[in-house]
Amino acid sequence: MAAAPKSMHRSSSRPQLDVSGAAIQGNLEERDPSILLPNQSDDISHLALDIGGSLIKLVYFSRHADHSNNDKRKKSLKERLGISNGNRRSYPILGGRLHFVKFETRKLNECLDFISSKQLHRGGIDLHTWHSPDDNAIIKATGGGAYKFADLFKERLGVSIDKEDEMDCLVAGANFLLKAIRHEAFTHMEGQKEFVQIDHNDLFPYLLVNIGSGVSMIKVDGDGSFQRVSGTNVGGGTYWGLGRLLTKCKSFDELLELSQRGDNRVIDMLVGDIYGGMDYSKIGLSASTIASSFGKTISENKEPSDYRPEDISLSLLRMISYNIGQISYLNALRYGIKRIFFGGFFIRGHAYTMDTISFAIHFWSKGQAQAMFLRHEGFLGALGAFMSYEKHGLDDLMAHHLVERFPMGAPYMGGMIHGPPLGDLNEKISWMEKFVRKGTEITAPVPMCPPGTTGVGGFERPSSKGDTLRSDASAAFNVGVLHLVPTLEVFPLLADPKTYEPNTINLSDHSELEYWFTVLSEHMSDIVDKAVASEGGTDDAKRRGDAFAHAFSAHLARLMEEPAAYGKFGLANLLELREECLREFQFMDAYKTIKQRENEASLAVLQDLLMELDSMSEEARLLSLIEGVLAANIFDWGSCACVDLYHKGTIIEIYRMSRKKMRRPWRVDGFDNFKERLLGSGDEKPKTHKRALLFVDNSGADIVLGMLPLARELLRRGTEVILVANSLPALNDVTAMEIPEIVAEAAKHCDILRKAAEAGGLLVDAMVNIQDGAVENYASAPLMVVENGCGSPCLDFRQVNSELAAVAKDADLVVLEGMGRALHTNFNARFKCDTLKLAMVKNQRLAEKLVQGNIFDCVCRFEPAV
Ligand SMILES: Nc1ncnc2c1ncn2[C@@H]1O[C@H](COP(=O)(O)OP(=O)(O)OP(=O)(O)O)[C@@H](O)[C@H]1O
Ligand SMILES: CC(C)(CO)[C@@H](O)C(=O)NCCC(=O)O
Ligand SMILES: [Mn+2]
Repeated sequence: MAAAPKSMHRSSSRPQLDVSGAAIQGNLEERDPSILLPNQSDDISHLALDIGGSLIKLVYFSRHADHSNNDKRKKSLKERLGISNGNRRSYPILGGRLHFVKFETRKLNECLDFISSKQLHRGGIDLHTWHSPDDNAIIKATGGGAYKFADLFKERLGVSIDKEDEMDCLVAGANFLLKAIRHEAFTHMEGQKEFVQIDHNDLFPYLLVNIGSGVSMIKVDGDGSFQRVSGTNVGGGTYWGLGRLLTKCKSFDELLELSQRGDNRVIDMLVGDIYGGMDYSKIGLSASTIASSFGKTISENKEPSDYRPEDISLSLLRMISYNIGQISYLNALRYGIKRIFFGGFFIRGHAYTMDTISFAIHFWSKGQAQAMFLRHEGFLGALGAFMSYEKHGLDDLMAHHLVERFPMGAPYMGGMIHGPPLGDLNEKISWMEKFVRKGTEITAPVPMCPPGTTGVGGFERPSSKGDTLRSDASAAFNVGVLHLVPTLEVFPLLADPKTYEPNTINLSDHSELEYWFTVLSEHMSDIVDKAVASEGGTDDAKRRGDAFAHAFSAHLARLMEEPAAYGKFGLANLLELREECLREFQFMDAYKTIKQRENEASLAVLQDLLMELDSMSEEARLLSLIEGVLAANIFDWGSCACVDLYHKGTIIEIYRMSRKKMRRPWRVDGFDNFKERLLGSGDEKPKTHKRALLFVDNSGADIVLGMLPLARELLRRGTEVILVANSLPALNDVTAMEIPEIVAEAAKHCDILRKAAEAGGLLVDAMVNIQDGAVENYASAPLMVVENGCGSPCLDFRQVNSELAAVAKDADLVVLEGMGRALHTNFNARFKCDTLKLAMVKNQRLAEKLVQGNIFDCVCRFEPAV
C-alpha cells in the first residue's frame, strides 16, 4: 500500500473520529439539530456526487486498514491448507463502508462544509488514478449541478469535478443495486411491502423511472445499454413547488406529512360528483373515481386559503403520483416491458405514494406489469457516479460482499448525523442521552385514515393506514451503512445457494416479531449487567450500558412499528444487531469473564471425561459423545430459561444434570444413521471422512466437554478436523481467537489432541517446526481452527469468510452445533456433503414450532450428502 495521507488515523477495526471542535449546529431544541465534526476525517474516503435540481446526493466510501494478513497463525494455516489468493482476484479495494448522505441543493453550502469538514475531497491520495496529473483532487459528479457548480467546487474546495452523464449514472446505479444488494427491490400494494428476489439472468429489459424534480424514463437492456425513452416535467419538483405555493409549507416533509391527514374529496371532482352520486359503470368508473384532479375547486367560490392544506397536499400527491404511474405504464406498454423500477427521492419511502403508483400500473396494465421500488431510491445517480471511478473494483462486488448495518441513529427521528456513526464513544452516548432526554425516541405512527374515498378507477381509499413519516434529516432514513467485506464468500457446500434461506423463523409474521421483541426486551437487563461487569463496572461502563440499552430498545421499537424498516430482516439479523449495538458502545466482549470461568471449570474435568470415554466400546463411545455434545449445549446465555438455571447451580452440576436427563429417542433422532455412516453395519467398513468442519457454539462445557471430545474422536479415526468459530464475540459463543488456548490446555491431558493440534499448527510451540515445512511428517490428522467471518449467534452461509470457503472445498462432513446455527438458522439448509445438526432446544416456542416438542428436547439430525 502506498503512503497514508497525513490526515489518516490508524485504527484497529473502525474509523476513529476526530471530535475535537464538535458542535451541535443550531438550536438544541430544534427538531433536527445537526452535529458537525469539523476535524473529522475517515481513514481514507472516496466521494461521488449527484447534484440534482432539488437534492444533492453524496455517496462516500471510508476504508479501513486490513490487518488480517498479519496473523502468523493464519499465514501458516493458509500454507498448510494450500490457500492462496491465487484463484481469487486481489481486490484493489479493501474492506470499508459506503455511506449515503443528502442535502438540499438550495443549501449547497452545507454540503460543501460537510465535504470539507470530513476531508472527503482529499480521499484517495494513495491511488493516483483518482487524481489528475497536477495532483488536483478530482470528484466524480453527475446531475445538472455537476455543470452548474463546477466552478464553485473548484473555488471552495480546490477540487475539479469530473462530470459523468446523468442517465449513464442512473442506469449504472440501478444495475449495481439490483445485482449486489439482496433485497433491494420491493413491491408496495395496498400497504403491503414485499421484497422481490431478482433473478440476475432475467432482469432485462426493465423500465427505470427516476422521479426527481423532473422524471426520466429509461428502457434498460443491460449494463451500459439503455435508451431514455420518455420523461415528464410533472415530477417531484412539481409536487414540492406547487405544494409550497398552495400550503405555505416550509419543508417537503411537512407537505408530505400534511397529506396523511388529508381528504381529497373536497378538492377533487369525482365521477359521482358529475353523475349525481352514481357510477359510470359502462366504462368501468365507480362514483368514487377521481374524474378531475382539483376539479371541485372550480365550482365553489373559495379562495385557496379556504381549503385545508392537508386536503390540497393529498390531492396534489395523488395527482402527480398517479400521472407518473400512468405515463410509465404507457411507456412500458410501448416497449413491451413488464417490470418497472421506480427511483428518485420523490418516492421517499412513502407508502401512499408507492401505493398510488402501484395502483396505476396495476390498473392500467390489468395486472400485466409490476411496479417495484428500490430501497436506495434516491441514490442511483450518486452510486453510478461512484461506480465510474476506475479500478476501485466495486463493479465486481456481489451480494455476498456486502453487509448492511444500521447504526444506533437509525431508529431515531431527526438528529442530522452526517455520515458514519459517531466513532467517539462519548459523542455517541451524549447523542443517545440527548434523544432520550428529548423524549423523541421513536416517532409515533401517524394514522392515515382519510375519511371516505379518494379513489381513481375503483381505488377506493389509500390503504396505507398507520403509515409513519419519518424525518428524513438523518442521512437516509431507511438505508443503513453498507459494509464492504471483499473476504466474504458463499459457502461452497450449499446444495442450492439460490434457494438457500438461513432463517427458519419468519419475522414478517407479526406474532413472531412480537415474541422476539419480548424475549430480547426481557433479556436486556441481564445483558447490560454482563456488559457493564465485563468493563469493570465503572461509571463510564454504566453510562455506556444505558446508552446501549436505549439504542437497542429503539431499534426494537422501530422494527415493531415497521417490520420492513431495515429491509428483509430475519431473526439472524436481529440477533446480530444486538451484538453490533454492543460493539457500537465498545463492549467488545460482554461475556469475557464468564467464558473464561466456564472454560476453566470444564477443562478441569476434561481428563476424567476422556478417560471414561476411552474405556468404552467404539459404539458406546460414539453415542456418549453425541449425548455429551447435546447435554453440554445447554449452556446458552441467550436463552432466558438457561439464565435461570445458572442461578441454581455450578456449570458442572448443570452439565451432569443435563447428561443424566438424556433419553433417546431424542425429539429428532438420526443418531443411528450417523453411526452407520461412521462405523458401518456388519462387515462393511465405510469410507472415513476426509475433512470435517465442526461449527462450534458456546464456550465452556459446550466446546470443552462436548465438541472437543467429538473432534478428538474424528481425529482418532483419521479425519482432519477444522473447528469453525465466530470471528467476533456473540453472547458466550467461543470465538476462533479463543480456541487455540483452549485446545492447548486440553492437549496437556490428551495425546490425540496434542498431536493433532501440533499437526494443525495450533500449538504455538509447534509453529517453529511448521515453518520448516515439516507438515507431512505428522502422523496425526490435523486439528485446525478457522473463523466463520461473523459476529452473531446465527450463521448465514451466503456470507462466510473466504478462508472457510476455501477449506470447505475438501470437506465431506459438516457438523452444525447449537440453536443459533443449527435451528434458528440452517435447520432446513441442505449441503453437498454429509451433515450432522446437533442442538438442545432451549426455548419452548421454538421447540413447538420447529420440532413439535418441548423445551430441553434434543435434535440430532443426520443428512447424507445430496
Ligand atoms: N428533503 C427534501 N427536500 C426537498 N425535496 C425532497 C426532499 N425529500 C424528498 N424530496 C422530493 O424529491 C425530489 C428530488 O428527488 P431527487 O433528489 O431524486 O431529484 P433531483 O436529482 O434533485 O432532481 P433532477 O434529477 O430532476 O435534477 C424533490 O423534488 C421532492 O419532490
Ligand atoms: C432534466 C432532468 C434529466 C434532470 O435530472 C430531469 O429533471 C428530467 O428528466 N426532467 C423531465 C424532462 C422531460 O423529459 O420532460
Ligand atoms: Mn436527479
